Amino acid sequence: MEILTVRNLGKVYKGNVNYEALRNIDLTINQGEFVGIMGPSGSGKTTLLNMISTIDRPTSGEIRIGGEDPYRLSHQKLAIFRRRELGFVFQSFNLLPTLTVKENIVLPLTLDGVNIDEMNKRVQLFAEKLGINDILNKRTYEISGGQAQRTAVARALINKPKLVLADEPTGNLDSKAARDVMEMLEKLNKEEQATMMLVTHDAVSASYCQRVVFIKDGQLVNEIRMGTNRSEFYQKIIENLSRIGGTANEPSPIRD
Ligand SMILES: Nc1ncnc2c1ncn2[C@@H]1O[C@H](COP(=O)(O)OP(=O)(O)OP(=O)(O)O)[C@@H](O)[C@H]1O
Repeated sequence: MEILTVRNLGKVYKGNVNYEALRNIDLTINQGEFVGIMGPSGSGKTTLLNMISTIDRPTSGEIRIGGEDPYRLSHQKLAIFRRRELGFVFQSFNLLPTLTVKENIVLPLTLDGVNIDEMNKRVQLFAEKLGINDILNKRTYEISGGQAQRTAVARALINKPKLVLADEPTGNLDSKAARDVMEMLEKLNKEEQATMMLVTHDAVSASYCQRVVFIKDGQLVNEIRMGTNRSEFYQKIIENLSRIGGTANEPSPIRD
């Protein structure tokens, strides 16, 4: 089943000089897929993510999420759609510092009026899966970056959104914490059949995806799929990036 359908999408930033940031983008993400988007700086990754996350409007083309065109919804319905159908994980975690870890995680459920027993059940489930049981009552300034990102992942997934959108989720983490977070996302993708789209510069993070789509100068240029092993996939990602000017070749940090 298609969860995300992007057809002939275009974005022109208007200004003194108009800038065409995206052109003829076609992209489909099926239920349960984990897809990475990679490309050089300025290639249009954030623009694409902003269109899909309904933060910014496309100039042309169409986006459907779970069959719904979010841009046809009223302001109020769009806010509810975003909260229920989309989960967000950002580089900067975006947690509320005055709340505890648990309060941050349940925030989307609180806003939707889910009852306390159900809330506690879901927090337990995700806290266990993400290994953050022991920090649920801490404030967010008392936890590490890796723990903060795992908290953000729990918050993004707690209401079982149709699509989870992650923007450089490992950008602020050291390599060990980054690997942990990617392993968690991979696990949640498998166990919860969560559909995920990840924008990243980092080939190691992208190697946890099942499919990586490459963007250059506002157009999708290629896509590759994970085969049998992750270090081979990592090498293919690096090769593709080098070809489109994303990054230089480098030895694999992955040990299978
Ligand atoms: N609000 C804006 N107004 C005008 N041009 C913009 C705007 N936002 C982005 N752009 C331009 O659109 C292009 C794509 O930008 P975008 O941020 O999507 O790239 P990116 O691939 O996410 O880059 P990075 O990896 O550096 O974050 C860039 O050339 C950028 O300068």
